[in-house]
Amino acid sequence: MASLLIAWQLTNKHVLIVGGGDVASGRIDHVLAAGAHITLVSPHDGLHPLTKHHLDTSDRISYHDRPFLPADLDHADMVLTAIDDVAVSRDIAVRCRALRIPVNVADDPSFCDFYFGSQIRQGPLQIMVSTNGKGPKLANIIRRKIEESIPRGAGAAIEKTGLLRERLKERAPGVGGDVGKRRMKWMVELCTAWEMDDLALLDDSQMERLLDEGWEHDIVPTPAELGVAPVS
Ligand SMILES: C[C@@]1(CC(=O)O)c2cc3[nH]c(cc4nc(cc5[nH]c(cc(n2)[C@H]1CCC(=O)O)[C@@](C)(CC(=O)O)[C@@H]5CCC(=O)O)C(CC(=O)O)=C4CCC(=O)O)c(CCC(=O)O)c3CC(=O)O
Ligand SMILES: NC(=O)C1=CN([C@@H]2O[C@H](COP(=O)(O)OP(=O)(O)OC[C@H]3O[C@@H](n4cnc5c(N)ncnc54)[C@H](O)[C@@H]3O)[C@@H](O)[C@H]2O)C=CC1
Repeated sequence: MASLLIAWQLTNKHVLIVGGGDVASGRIDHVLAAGAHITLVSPHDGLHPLTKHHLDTSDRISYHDRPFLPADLDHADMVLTAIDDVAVSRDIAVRCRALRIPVNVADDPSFCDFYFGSQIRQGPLQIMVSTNGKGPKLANIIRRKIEESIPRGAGAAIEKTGLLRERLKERAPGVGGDVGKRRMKWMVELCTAWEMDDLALLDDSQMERLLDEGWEHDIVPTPAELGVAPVS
C-alpha cells in the first residue's frame, strides 16, 4: 500500500518525543520547525550533542531526565519514539494505539502510523521524499538530487504568491462560489504566465498594481508592463 502524503499542521500542538539520541535530535528539528511544543523524555547521559543544543536554545521543549512513563502520554497529540530498546518502543506504540494518538516508532516501521522522509525546506517550500519504508538512504540520495534542481527563486516566489493571494482575498473576499472560481482562474493564469524569478521580484507597489491593473480588469499583465525586471 502507498501512504497518504499530507502537510500536517502542528502549531501549538503537543508532541512527546521519547529518546534523546541522534535520531531524536532530527525529530526535534522537524517538530520545532512546525511550531509545536515538545515534551522530551530521555535520561541525560544518553543525550546527543544536537539534542543538548536544542534544549539550550529552544523555549518550546519541556525536558524530563528519566525513562518513559505511561503518564507521559497524557495530553500528547503525537508521539515519536527514538530509543534503543525495541520492547519499550512497541509498548509505547500499543498504548498510543489504545489512546488513538498517532505514533512514529523509529526502530520498528510495523508499529508506525506514519513515516518520516528526507526533507527539504526553503522558506515556505517543503518537499519530502518517501520510499514508503523501503530505502531511507535512497530517499536521502534522491532528496539531494532534487535539492540541486530547485529553481533559485522558488522560495521567494512562493512567499510573494502567498502575500498576493492574501491581498486578493481581502480585495475580493468570500469562500467558494463565483468569487472563489474567479480568484483561482486568475491565480492559475498568473502563475502559468510568469516565470518564478519574476514572481520572486514583485515588490509592494507592483503587487498593488498587479491587482489594480490585472485582477480588476480580468487580465494578467506581463512582468515588463509592471516594471518587474530581473537583475541581469
Ligand atoms: C520507516 C522509517 C520510519 C521513520 O523513521 O519514520 C525508517 C526506518 C528505519 N531507518 C533505518 C535506518 C536508516 N535510516 C536512515 C535515514 C533516514 N531514515 C528516514 C526515515 C525512515 N526510516 C522511515 C522511512 C523512510 C522512507 O520511507 O524512505 C529519513 C528519510 C528521515 C528521518 O529519519 O528524518 C532519514 C534520512 C534523512 C535525510 O537524509 O534527510 C539511514 C541513513 C543514515 O543513517 O545515513 C539508515 C541506515 C541505512 C538504511 O538502512 O537505509 C532503520 C534501521 C534498519 C536496520 O536496522 O537495518 C529503520 C527501521 C527499519 O527499517 O526496520
Ligand atoms: N528511523 C530512522 O531513521 C532510524 C532509526 N534508527 C533506530 O532508531 C533508534 C534510535 O537510534 P539513535 O537515536 O541512533 O540511538 P541512540 O542510542 O543514540 O539514542 C537512544 C536514546 O534513547 C534513550 N532511551 C533509551 N531507553 C529509553 C527509555 N526507556 N525512555 C526514554 N529514553 C530512552 C537513550 O537514553 C538515548 O538518548 C535505534 O533503535 C535505531 O536502530 C536508527 C537510524 C535511523
